[in-house]
Amino acid sequence: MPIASTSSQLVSSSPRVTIVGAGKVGSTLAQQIGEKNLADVVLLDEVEGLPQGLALDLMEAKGISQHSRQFIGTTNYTDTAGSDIVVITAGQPRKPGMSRDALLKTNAKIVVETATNAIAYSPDAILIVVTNPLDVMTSLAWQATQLPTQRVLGMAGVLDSARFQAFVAMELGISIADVRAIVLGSHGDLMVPLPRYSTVNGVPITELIDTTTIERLVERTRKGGAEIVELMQTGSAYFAPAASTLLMVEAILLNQFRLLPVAAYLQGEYGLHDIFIGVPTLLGAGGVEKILELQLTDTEIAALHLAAQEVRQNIEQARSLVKIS
Ligand SMILES: NC(=O)C1=CN([C@@H]2O[C@H](COP(=O)(O)OP(=O)(O)OC[C@H]3O[C@@H](n4cnc5c(N)ncnc54)[C@H](O)[C@@H]3O)[C@@H](O)[C@H]2O)C=CC1
Ligand SMILES: O=C([O-])CC(=O)C(=O)O
Repeated sequence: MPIASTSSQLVSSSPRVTIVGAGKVGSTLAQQIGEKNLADVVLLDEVEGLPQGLALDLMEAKGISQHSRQFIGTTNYTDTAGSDIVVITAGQPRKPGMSRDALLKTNAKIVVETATNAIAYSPDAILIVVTNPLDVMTSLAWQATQLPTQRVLGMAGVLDSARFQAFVAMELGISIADVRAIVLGSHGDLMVPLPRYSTVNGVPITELIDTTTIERLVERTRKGGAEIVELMQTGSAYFAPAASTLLMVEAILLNQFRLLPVAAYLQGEYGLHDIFIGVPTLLGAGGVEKILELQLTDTEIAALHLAAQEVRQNIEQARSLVKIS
């Protein structure tokens, strides 16, 4: 007997994630969200045809990937309405030789415009910013949307920690499953990897690896993004960045209270005020449910404050470039 389909049967009550920017990071994240069967995904881009084509491609892969989520590709923000999470990946990636901060001028306008438009249609959403320079763009997106601070997050710490984790596992020749690493601070050369809090099955790596080697791994982590940009020559990393964003999306949608380092708004924690920067947080359905204050050494605190100082300077520069009403 034929099975009739009515339009009401096609209406989904699934959670909805909008990804603004259907480029490398955005489209990879869309695929990962579908394959984890987490949410319907709306992919939005300014390039007509690109998000629609990608969404169709993803819909055609569903039968093989065996999940039941929908993908919509669009250039129209009305299609994003009612999203639970909005992820901003719109903007340019850097080219070899560029710093992330060199993207500030181009990406500031894009982030303010896209975040404002998306949140206008999804005022209850949690906003995750991915576009670089990350800490500054997260701050601009918050200022532009006026969302409560706990609902605005920047993705960087999960990625930087994942890289540190990978380098530690490679160095020791052990399973990455046993390695945990944590990186705080800004998403740039001044990021603050914390070897004391990075472990192999609970054993601090400072007990397992000598200081010089740790310093080399820390330095490789700090330059992890640039290493890939130099290798690829066109664009920047996207598999690990998408996977890192996926972890945050999952923690929020499933209210997991995962302890993850994200760029969150500080109001006195670590001696810092009114700034988005990478710190350990508990992520749940409300966004940043709690900021954890680790005991840091004077050197670690000084490194965090130095990173914050640079972010502040760049925010000032960005604010002179874009109008935020
Ligand atoms: N926070 C992090 O750890 C990471 C950040 N990034 C950053 O994420 C951003 C995206 O990277 P990719 O996906 O590799 O770049 P991409 O160039 O592949 O994709 C960017 C997309 O944004 C779209 N776009 C630009 N302006 C737009 C607008 N006004 N409205 C809608 N769409 C717009 C473009 O058409 C393009 O499809 C870059 O700024 C990159 O530096 C990338 C990796 C890691
Ligand atoms: O390096 C870049 O420009 C992209 C990025 O933020 C990363 O991969 O960490």
